[in-house]
Amino acid sequence: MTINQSKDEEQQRVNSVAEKIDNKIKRVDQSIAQAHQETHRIYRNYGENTKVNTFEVDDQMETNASVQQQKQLVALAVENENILNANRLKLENLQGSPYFGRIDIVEDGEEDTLYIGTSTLQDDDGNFLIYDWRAPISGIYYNGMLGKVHYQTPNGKAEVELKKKRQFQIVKNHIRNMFDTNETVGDEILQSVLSEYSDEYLKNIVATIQHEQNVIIRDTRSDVLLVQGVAGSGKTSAILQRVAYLLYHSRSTMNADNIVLFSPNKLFSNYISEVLPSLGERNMRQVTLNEFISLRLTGVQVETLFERYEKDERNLPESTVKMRLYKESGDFLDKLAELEENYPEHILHFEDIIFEGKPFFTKEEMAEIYDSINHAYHITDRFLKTKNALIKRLQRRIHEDRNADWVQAEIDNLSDEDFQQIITDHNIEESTNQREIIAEEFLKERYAPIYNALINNYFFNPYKEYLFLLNEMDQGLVSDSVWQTMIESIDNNIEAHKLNLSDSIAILYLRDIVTDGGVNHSIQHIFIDEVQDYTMAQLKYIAHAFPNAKMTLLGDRAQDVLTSSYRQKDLVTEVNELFSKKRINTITLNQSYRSTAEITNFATKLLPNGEEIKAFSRQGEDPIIKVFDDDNYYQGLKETAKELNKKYETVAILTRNQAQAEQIYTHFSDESIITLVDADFRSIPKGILVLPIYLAKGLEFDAVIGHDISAKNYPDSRSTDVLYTICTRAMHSLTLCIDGTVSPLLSNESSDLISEQ
Ligand SMILES: Nc1ncnc2c1ncn2[C@@H]1O[C@H](COP(=O)(O)OP(=O)(O)OP(=O)(O)O)[C@@H](O)[C@H]1O
Repeated sequence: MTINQSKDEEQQRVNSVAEKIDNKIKRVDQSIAQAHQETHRIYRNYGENTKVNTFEVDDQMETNASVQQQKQLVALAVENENILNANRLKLENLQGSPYFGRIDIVEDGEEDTLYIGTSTLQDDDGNFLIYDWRAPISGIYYNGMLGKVHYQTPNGKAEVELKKKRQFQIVKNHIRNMFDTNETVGDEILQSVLSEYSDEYLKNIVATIQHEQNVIIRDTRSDVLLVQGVAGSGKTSAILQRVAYLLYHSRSTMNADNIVLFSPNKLFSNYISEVLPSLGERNMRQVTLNEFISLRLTGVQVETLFERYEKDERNLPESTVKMRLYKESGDFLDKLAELEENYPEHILHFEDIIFEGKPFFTKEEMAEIYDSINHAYHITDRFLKTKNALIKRLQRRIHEDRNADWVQAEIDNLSDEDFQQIITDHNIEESTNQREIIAEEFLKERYAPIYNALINNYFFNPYKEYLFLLNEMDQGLVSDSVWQTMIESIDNNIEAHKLNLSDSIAILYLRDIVTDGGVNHSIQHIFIDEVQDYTMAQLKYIAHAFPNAKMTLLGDRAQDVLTSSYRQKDLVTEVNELFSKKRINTITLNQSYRSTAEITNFATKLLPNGEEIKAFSRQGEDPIIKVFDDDNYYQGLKETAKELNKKYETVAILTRNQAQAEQIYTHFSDESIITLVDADFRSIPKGILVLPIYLAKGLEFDAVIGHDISAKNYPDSRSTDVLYTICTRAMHSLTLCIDGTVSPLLSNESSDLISEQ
């Protein structure tokens, strides 16, 4: 059969599947409309039922039961609608491009042909028209070469013979490309996908997942999966495909709420938000490191990584570097815990619990209880015993105060309704001491803030405790006076409700180990993108906060924009040391997909070990280095951006820091053609943008202009990571503009690329 004949046949099959999908969508729409009506009807009923007389106790109980029943009905109806909507989304995703792969296999002597797409589709007789890409048998498509291959089934490994592997590119139900291949995914289709222009959102890569990416996506064994991947190697894409894969395989025990992704910034969260829905899945929870810390340390303003980077750019004395490196190590957290245990005589720093303007429990009272508990116990046990003793004292107070005159007077003043409400809320039966029980319940409500303060450990002051331990620490890094100055500066910051990044993690950890808190057992997977921005102390804390979670860490040591000014150790080595007791798997991705070969090759020359990076064979234009003299720099930059914008929808001018971005923006201010992007932006507009590099982390643009890559702005190798990250954000076009003398970092680049303006 010629390839054209088979293309005709394949096209007919696409047409027939497309028709079935359309019909299914119509039917699902009808079911959704019906389900919606049903939910509406139940809601109405629910509203009417809750209006029933609630005054008489008997009626009240009857109403309660009926309300419970109605609530369940509403929940069921809503769930039914959700399932139907999820089904519709899956069908919508298949519409226009129902599948991308086909495998022909022989299993136990029987031939079979399977088509692979983003989700499973069966016809009305239960025959599989499309297999989900995550089904065990679909693994063959991504992994297997023709011949004998294996795949995992619930009963163990199965062997089949793979006779044919075919790839499709189907657009609007029309086969645009079709290839038979022996590779994972042949280059032709990948070429075509990669030559497209950038979009506001990252796309799923399900049709073109590469072999080494597939290993990341399907790894279910490792406790810690560490990926060192060069810029544009598909780390972020692999994370999202992996989330979809894990959700499919643990459907009954895990949902999207059991997964947390630590993302670099808000722009990034929006940028990746379409991938999982396009695979028929809900997005996982997302949080930036700063949000995560701030949620746990309410009431203090924690410095962001970006703020710190901006400060670091100005000055970073050697002693600061030493102290910071120490405080950012995993060992520092261990040291705090060890010190705490080494001082049994020391009394924790407690705080008064203030109620209605007066101390209800004083710190002296707490200290006395704490001190009275056997010093041989662990700090955590002593703390918990103190807490329990305080809760008991509160209960005793409630019991004692119930007959107090002021309580009785308050109860007398309660309206009938409020009185009745207490009875129903607490199911208080009629009896001789009913009034006393009511008084106790009334007091419990009144003293609830005290109880909350106890339960939430607000009576422990981790800030002061931390300062105490720092004072006790035998550090040997810097002189005592420098160390003391550092402690005083933290103290002053705390007074002003501010905290720097390294101290915040230490304080959180200290609070958790003393109070036995801060741990979330329900999270099963943690993903951290741009892990090179994280310190080992932060990773250790995250692992401690989510003890049941497997971790997937993805980063690039060469894109260490935020900490390269002082960090010395290699990311992969550090992470391997930190998690040496866990099952850790380190994977390296060297193939870059984002940029044209010209841009990737240009960027790799900036790095000392750049030769290991492989460019994808997509050809484009050479990068351009434009040198201006001082007088016409901004004019030249402006003209360059405008010119590029005629060809490319997004042109990003990337700077070292916020101040430079603002400066450029001012020079453009006579024309409203440029957007200054800041940390609060949630999406990336089209047109000419200007932003500091740290906000562009993880993102990509059709055309990039690097701002002022001069010897003054990029003087030495400490700026390599920043420049490398800037260059690798470009997909199709890269221009570096220079005000004055060219940076020495560009000395390896060919002089043909440089043009004096
Ligand atoms: N297998 C693939 N098929 C198609 N496109 C791919 C594939 N892998 C990566 N890409 C594309 O390459 C680009 C870079 O991918 P991604 O952002 O996931 O890389 P990254 O490693 O996270 O990059 P960086 O570290 O530089 O931010 C994206 O446009 C992505 O769609």
